[in-house]
Amino acid sequence: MAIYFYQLDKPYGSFSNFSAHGFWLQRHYWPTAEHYYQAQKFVGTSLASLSQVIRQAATPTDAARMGRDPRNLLRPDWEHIKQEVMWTALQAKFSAHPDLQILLLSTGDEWIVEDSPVDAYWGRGPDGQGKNYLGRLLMQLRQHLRQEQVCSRLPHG
Ligand SMILES: Nc1nc(O)c(N)c(N[C@@H]2O[C@H](COP(=O)(O)O)[C@@H](O)[C@H]2O)n1
Repeated sequence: MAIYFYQLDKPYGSFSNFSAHGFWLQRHYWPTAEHYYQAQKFVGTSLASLSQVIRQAATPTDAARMGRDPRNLLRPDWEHIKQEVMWTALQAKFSAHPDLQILLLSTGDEWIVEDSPVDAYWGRGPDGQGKNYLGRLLMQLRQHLRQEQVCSRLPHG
């Protein structure tokens, strides 16, 4: 049975980028993965200072609103690097929160799906046929964590 997540107060809500699981990355504290992801859209551009404003946004919803404002021009390579940015955010988030690692590993081999009714790129989208890249990255991270577990059990030569 697939595991669906989206709303923070529902099971697996902590898999959402909007969950309040902060982490340190690149010498800054990020209150949520969403803050980090949205801020990276403007790194290296004339709007670089907006990244810092986004990092300090009161809520992930505010961070997303600023990051999605069409008046703010994104870095030109954004489409090419956004999955890598998300991967970096997820690694940092889950590294900082061992309880989340345990929860992710507890999902076994189940398909993990961001049950977003609006986002057909990171989630399954309005018709359920979305690409679900956030769910895919979480499954990739789960595999990564499993391999780390195996390696840590190997005798050191
Ligand atoms: N809670 C929530 N609301 C939305 O409207 C969403 N699109 C999502 N999905 C998350 O939004 C982020 C992607 O944002 P961009 O569209 O690239 O600006 C990403 O964190 C998705 O998981 N969630």
